[in-house]
Amino acid sequence: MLKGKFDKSKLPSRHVTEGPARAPHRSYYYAMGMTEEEIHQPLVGVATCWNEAAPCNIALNRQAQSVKMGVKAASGTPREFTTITVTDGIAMGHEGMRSSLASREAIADTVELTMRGHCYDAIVGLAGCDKSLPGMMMAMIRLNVPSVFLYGGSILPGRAPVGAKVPVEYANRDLTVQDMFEAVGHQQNGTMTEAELDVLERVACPSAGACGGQFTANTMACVSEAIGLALPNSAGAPAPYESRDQYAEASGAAVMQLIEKNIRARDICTREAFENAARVVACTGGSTNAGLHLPAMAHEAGIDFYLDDVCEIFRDTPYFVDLKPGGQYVAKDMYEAGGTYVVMKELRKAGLINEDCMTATGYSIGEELDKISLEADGRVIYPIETPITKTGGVVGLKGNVAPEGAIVKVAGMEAQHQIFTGPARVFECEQDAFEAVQNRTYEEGDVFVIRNEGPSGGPGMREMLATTAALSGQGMGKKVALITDGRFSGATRGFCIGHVGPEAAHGGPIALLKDGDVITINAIEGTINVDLTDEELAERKANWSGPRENIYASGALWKYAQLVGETYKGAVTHPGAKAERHEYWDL
Ligand SMILES: CC(C)(O)[C@@H](O)C(=O)O
Ligand SMILES: [Mg+2]
Repeated sequence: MLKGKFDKSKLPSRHVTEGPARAPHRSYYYAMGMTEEEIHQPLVGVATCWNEAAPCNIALNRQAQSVKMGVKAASGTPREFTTITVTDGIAMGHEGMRSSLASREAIADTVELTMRGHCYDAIVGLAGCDKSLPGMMMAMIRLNVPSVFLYGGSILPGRAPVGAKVPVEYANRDLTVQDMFEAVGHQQNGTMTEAELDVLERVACPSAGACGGQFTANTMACVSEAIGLALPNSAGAPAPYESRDQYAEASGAAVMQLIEKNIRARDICTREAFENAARVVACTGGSTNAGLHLPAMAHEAGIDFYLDDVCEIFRDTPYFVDLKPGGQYVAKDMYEAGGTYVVMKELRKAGLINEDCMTATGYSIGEELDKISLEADGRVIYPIETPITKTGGVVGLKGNVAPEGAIVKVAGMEAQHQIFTGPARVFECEQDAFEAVQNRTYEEGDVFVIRNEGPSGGPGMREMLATTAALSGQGMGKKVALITDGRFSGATRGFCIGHVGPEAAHGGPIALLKDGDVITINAIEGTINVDLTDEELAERKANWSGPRENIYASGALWKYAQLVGETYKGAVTHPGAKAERHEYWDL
């Protein structure tokens, strides 16, 4: 039955809308007010992470309505659905954070199951927070259907009221949630009163949208454009801007074109596209979490693109976009300076972009870049010939502490602060470290070692902004170093090394460290070593008492701990799985 311009006999939704045996299925669609024409058009899942958990997600529902208009105008039938989120800003600093990375998998899985269960032909996915962006993109790549991603937009920057009593470094400048986490450190060491904290907490986050610096959500939003799943410039406008709705409508129209041309997520997300994405992370001083999310997304496409591969790209990418936390500006400034495509234009000048990669517009990255007339403004986006530093804002490390690798953000750090030697101060979990920070029971020069926080051993690989920001707020960001098998927020600054692998729960060397061991981290050379011989480490391993027992004896986090794979491969919950190319489409 061919009604309209799309041949349903070739689309997955034929299983739910065509032929006499599907009369019961159609009766459900009529129950929801759909017309005969709508039932026989392609069915497009419009997936959002809308909820009231956080400002990140609150504007997604509005934008989804515009996506639906775009789909309808192009002879498609949108079907909206939602999935969960866990918002790090609220999960931070307590047990709740263990649910964060696991939520990425839940988002990918629930979107996959909804799409499969109802045989939707294509997807437009909207997300606005750290894990929901990669989770949504993972589902698109896993299903390999025509897919368009749309970021929900960044939050607007906050500002202390004129004349309000706040510490001078908090007055007359843009504020983000990073400032609130660091304010906690100020309050702990007496450089901020509780009354000042109260003034700031009411103004730091003034609108809907995801955290405002080049933190994890904005980093992954840049990735969505650089990898080609999002329309050019669609990530830039802040969440409250109504101009976002035009991009939403265009995203709806674009997915219909992708159906027509049979362009699917894995035609876009090739190895070369992942390389483009990693370049953008490095040159913007993006979140270290990209070192997890890019391998996890690549895994969905059956591409081995591990932490090492990401770090290899970081190594020869100049850092030239001045964004917080390493630099000065917020996502709104980046948008006003032209956004991700202007950044990629600079990268192209140095031959650092794979131009042939396909995008959700149906045109290649190179063709899309040709349409961009704006040049680097020299303020937020520097010309690539005169970068802030010659190598990436994020670097990989390896050594006898981290044979499987580790990652650190060095954006904004002077070279002399990128080499650190000091005695280990070992903590068995993040809370213990936070307490030491709160009570100032640590010494300048210490190397904090926070272990048992890996994906499996945590479980959940907690992000540790509460601890790292408190250190920065105490003015100790450059005076101590911190290493962990857990991870960091995109807003973390200071010499903080995460993703140390193998994790303690798998018997990695981090499990064997003792107070006083001398650790040297050299981010210029990319090394992280403890002053112990192979024999000494082997002896400690032989006497090791084994992994700490999972504190969750049942439920989602127990299940997660059983399934999750290595950090350097993206900490996915189906580590050995093979990505079959046409599985969903051809069933
Ligand atoms: C709360 C933050 C700043 O959003 C953090 O979760 C991040 O990773 O960027
Ligand atoms: Mg985060």
